[in-house]
Amino acid sequence: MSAYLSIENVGITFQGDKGPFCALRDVSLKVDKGQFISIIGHSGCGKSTLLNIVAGLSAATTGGVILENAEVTAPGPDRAVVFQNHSLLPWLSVYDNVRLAVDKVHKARDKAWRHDWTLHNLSLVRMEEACDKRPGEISGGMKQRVGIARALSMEPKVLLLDEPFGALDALTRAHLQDGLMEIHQRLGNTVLMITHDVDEAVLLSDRIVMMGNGPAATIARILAVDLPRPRRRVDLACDAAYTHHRAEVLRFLHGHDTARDAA
Ligand SMILES: Nc1ncnc2c1ncn2[C@@H]1O[C@H](COP(=O)(O)OP(=O)(O)OP(=O)(O)O)[C@@H](O)[C@H]1O
Repeated sequence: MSAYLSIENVGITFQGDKGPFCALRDVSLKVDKGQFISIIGHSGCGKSTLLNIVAGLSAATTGGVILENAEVTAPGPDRAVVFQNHSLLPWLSVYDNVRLAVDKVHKARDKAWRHDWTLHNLSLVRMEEACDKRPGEISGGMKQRVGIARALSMEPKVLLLDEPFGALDALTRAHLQDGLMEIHQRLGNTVLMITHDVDEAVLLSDRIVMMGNGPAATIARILAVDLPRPRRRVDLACDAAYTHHRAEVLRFLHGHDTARDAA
């Protein structure tokens, strides 16, 4: 059976001022429906480039991406992206920022349905109370929540998150991670998330994809995180399996990858 999302031998070479630069080479990954995948690796290794290729924002030079048996050739509502810095329209209210996406993607539905759906998605991220506020009147964490509501409202096949909580303080970040885990548990979304945060990766993911350094970066190792769900950060803090997974990722990032060293 073919995978829900399949990244197949993806490579990309940029044409720069100093000549061609191969950022990624032979990146292959198969993702099942409903899986939560984190991508971790040093700065500049090509994580965003890979996510952009899956989003259809950049074209691979070699290989390609197949989503539910169809090749990705352009951006589309079946792959919603949430970036580190919110991309809300500042002149629209919280409600209208989500409604805009709902109107675009769910054209065939009547107005009452689109209104209810907008509110439903805002309530998933607990932002229904702030419907009338503009982005300039809410906090960074709230803006990210609206961005997530907007992405979810499109009912994408894959949710692509590029360091969605990277610009937030630790406490807000923890709240949003818990919220995302709850949503994932409820809706069963297929998620690809870039993060630099080892705890975030272990807490949220089914698998952690660790990328080696560029140029010509590729996947160095994939760690399966088989911790039972639902997961609670407080319970996991002293959990032996959690600590083990965390140590594996830290070792990889800091150059002492036992699996790689043994190979
Ligand atoms: N449009 C482009 N033209 C030329 N080089 C590019 C382009 N986009 C990315 N690169 C290069 O490709 C490499 C990978 O960049 P990318 O932004 O994907 O890394 P990253 O792992 O997401 O980094 P970070 O963790 O710092 O966000 C870098 O060396 C970058 O300079």
